[in-house]
Amino acid sequence: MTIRSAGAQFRQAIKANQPLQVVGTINAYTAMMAERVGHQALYLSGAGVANASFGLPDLGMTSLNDVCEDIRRITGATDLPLLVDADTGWGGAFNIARTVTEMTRAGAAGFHIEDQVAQKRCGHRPNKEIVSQGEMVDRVKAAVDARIDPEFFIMARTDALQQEGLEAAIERAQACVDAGADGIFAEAVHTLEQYQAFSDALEVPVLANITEFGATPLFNKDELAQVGVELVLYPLSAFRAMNKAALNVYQNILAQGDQKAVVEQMQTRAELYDFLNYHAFEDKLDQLFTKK
Ligand SMILES: C[C@](O)(C(=O)O)[C@H](CC(=O)O)C(=O)O
Ligand SMILES: [Mg+2]
Repeated sequence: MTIRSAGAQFRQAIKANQPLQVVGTINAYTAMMAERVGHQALYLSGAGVANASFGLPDLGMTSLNDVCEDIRRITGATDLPLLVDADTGWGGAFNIARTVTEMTRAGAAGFHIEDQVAQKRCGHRPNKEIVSQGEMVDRVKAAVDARIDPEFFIMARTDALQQEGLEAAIERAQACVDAGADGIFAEAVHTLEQYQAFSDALEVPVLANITEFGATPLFNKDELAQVGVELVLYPLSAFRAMNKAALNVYQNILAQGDQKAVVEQMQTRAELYDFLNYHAFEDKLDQLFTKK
């Protein structure tokens, strides 16, 4: 059996699925569930790492090592390719190079690096600031140059639409492709026509970030496919649902003195064990060790 690199697997998944849905999994267990139900690609959100792993807002406060720890946990638990949010790459050319090599070693299939200033914000918030096109192109060049797996997928994200408009954002995206980017993450797009303009202008796959409560309507994957989008991202959908469910449980336990009213909403022990392959582990124990 040939072991294919995570990057190669991700490229294959893009070719095989039109468009490829990429679902956010903020930890190893949710990644296992996404894999089991049939997803083909996973995503580790920068906001997810900040919010879920550290209780911090998505304002560029987490480090490369913080993200790599979560990458290792997820890639250790599933066989699916993982696309990772590298924010602004954590510094200059050599920092970006380390981001590529460390994420590859941690098992990531690819990353996206964006053109916001280091003091970044969520892409769907007002008042974002971006670096010059030249500086963004340098970020992409540094990433491309640092690849240790030739198939590691380097996606350039542009946040330019908000400040500079469609034409400038597309021009920037094109410059990133010329510098070697394998795909373009068009951030905070408002309409299908805008996606069409990106995909018409670019030879590489375009990603649509369908994050809830943001600037982009919740377009269906078929609508997006029709305008040439090849990847559809759901970065925090499961996380948001999990949060609401957890909050409800905590409030109920406090208010009722027990959890009876919310047990219905819980995944059962049997279901949990099934996803974890728990019984196979127990059988292994029985095989390996004699019963006392
Ligand atoms: C995709 C994103 O970069 C993320 O970190 O998941 C966020 C998602 C969000 O805040 O909804 C972004 O779009 O900036
Ligand atoms: Mg992010």
